[in-house]
Amino acid sequence: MRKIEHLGIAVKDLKASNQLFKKLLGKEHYKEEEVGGEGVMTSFFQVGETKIELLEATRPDSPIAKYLEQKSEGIHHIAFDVEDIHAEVERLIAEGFEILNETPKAGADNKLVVFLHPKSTNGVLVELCQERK
Ligand SMILES: CC[C@H](C(=O)O)C(=O)SCCNC(=O)CCNC(=O)[C@H](O)C(C)(C)COP(=O)(O)OP(=O)(O)OC[C@H]1O[C@@H](n2cnc3c(N)ncnc32)[C@H](O)[C@@H]1OP(=O)(O)O
Ligand SMILES: [Co+2]
Repeated sequence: MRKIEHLGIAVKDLKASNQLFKKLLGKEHYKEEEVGGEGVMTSFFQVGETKIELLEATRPDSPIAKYLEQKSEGIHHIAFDVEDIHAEVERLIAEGFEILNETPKAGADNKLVVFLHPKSTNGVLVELCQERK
């Protein structure tokens, strides 16, 4: 794990949350990007070497929609930047972590991503991100 790539925050209204985080961080988001496979619209703010990723559900069956049915808005996941996502998956499986998708899938911001089940990580949803070459 090289650094925290982003903190994912589940929000109900991306437009309103973009304005809120613009006030909080004193800067605009640098992009919005839909990830169809996850049923989310994302918005990214750069904060030093890490990012804030705001996530709004675009479909009722989105993980974000389900999360917001059960919990209030807030930190949804922590993402780590990794050099070699396949090697990290192998390492973490050997360490006994439950990987939700062993085959990396397309993420936002030009990443390949994998998720670990929160029950393996003290209740924190963890995402691994590798820059797509
Ligand atoms: C990839 C695009 C973008 C990017 O960065 O590029 C994203 O980050 S997209 C983010 C949205 N996508 C995902 O979250 C994919 C991975 N998530 C999942 O597969 C599910 O959400 C899962 C498995 C974490 C939970 O699924 P589900 O809610 O259907 O399962 P349960 O209801 O059985 O919950 C099991 C257990 O997990 C707890 N839970 C659920 N969500 C979270 C969370 N975000 N953080 C921590 N814990 C979570 C839930 O409360 C249950 O706990 P329990 O004690 O058993 O009640
Ligand atoms: Co994410």
